[in-house]
Amino acid sequence: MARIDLDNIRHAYRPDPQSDDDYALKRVHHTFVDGGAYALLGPSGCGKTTLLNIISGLLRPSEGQILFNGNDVTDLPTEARNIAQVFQFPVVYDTMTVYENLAFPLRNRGVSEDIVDKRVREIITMIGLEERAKRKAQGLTADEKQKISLGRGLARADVNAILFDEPLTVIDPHMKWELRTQLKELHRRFGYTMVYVTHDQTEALTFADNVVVMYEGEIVQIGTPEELFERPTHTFVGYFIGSPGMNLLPVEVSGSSARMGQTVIELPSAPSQQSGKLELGIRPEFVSVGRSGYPVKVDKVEDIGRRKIVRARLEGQEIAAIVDEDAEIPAEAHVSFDQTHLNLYSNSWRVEMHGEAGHGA
Ligand SMILES: Nc1ncnc2c1ncn2[C@@H]1O[C@H](COP(=O)(O)OP(=O)(O)OP(=O)(O)O)[C@@H](O)[C@H]1O
Repeated sequence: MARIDLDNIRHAYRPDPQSDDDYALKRVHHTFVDGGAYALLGPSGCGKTTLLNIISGLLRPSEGQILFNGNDVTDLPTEARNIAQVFQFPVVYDTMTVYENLAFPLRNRGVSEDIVDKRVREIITMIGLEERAKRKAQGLTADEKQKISLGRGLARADVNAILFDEPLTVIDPHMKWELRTQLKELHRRFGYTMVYVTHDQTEALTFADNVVVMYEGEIVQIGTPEELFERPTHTFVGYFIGSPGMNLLPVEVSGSSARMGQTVIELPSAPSQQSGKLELGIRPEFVSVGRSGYPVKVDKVEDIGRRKIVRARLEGQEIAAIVDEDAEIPAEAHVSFDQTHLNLYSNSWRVEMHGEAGHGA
């Protein structure tokens, strides 16, 4: 497996890019460590597939270099990069059996038949197609064919990396969960370098140790699921991760106090920066509803199983709180915030609070 360095990569599909807006990838400078499991997460059009295609060699970046284990592969074609790829839709040989499809990448590399057999049996079990081993791929469902594609991607242990582009789109929801869990287990056992593109936060958060969040052609944060939840470095991460996403309140700051209209919210300490467009971020999980705090007008309460989402207005601004299902919502409702989970953003980027070394944008 390999360490993959993306060295100041930029990519524009148009031939004469003038400004940052003309770049599908504005600037990506990042290392995927050897054996790491990464998810590239972001909304449609943010540049995930572009980045994956640059890693695989399907696309040459307009600027920058790609290194596999320190060797420049920027000009190498896909075949010369020794990677496995699994795409959104199945790529299988219809006239081959399930077994032969899975054996293909190994036989192609001259692997001995006893090793091929051992590996193929292992993978067939993992994807749950033991019963179908001798069946031709033709005639199998799209779901089964995609499992074969997934299995083929995992067959060889000597690849530099395995790249997945939304591989579970056609798989049914229950099997999705099972395959994700197995991918994670395989990663733990074999230490593959894996890069997994998805726009689905659940998929990213359950698969990856490190989630790379992309927004408008840039990486806005790389972190563990906990870090993305606790300390989103960009308002987009706050909004995109979590359900509902982070509350963002426009504020003015003076010292360690944030003011929104008549409401003054005490911050844990004075922020290191107080200029630009300032927003206070607090996740709904850290907003309490009760009789004390800041007065709000409750718009509606949604039942989400064992918890409820309270949607209210504070100084006219929408705010959501997640509370227990049996929590009382008083007629004169107030909200209060867990101060340790307050985040301040200036022009969308998180600002460090004094005494908060090593964190923030
Ligand atoms: N072949 C192409 N020619 C021109 N523009 C393209 C091409 N492929 C992608 N783009 C543009 O580049 C930007 C990034 O697209 P990309 O497909 O990488 O995003 P994505 O995050 O993978 O989205 P999706 O989840 O919808 O696939 C988008 O604005 C898209 O319209």
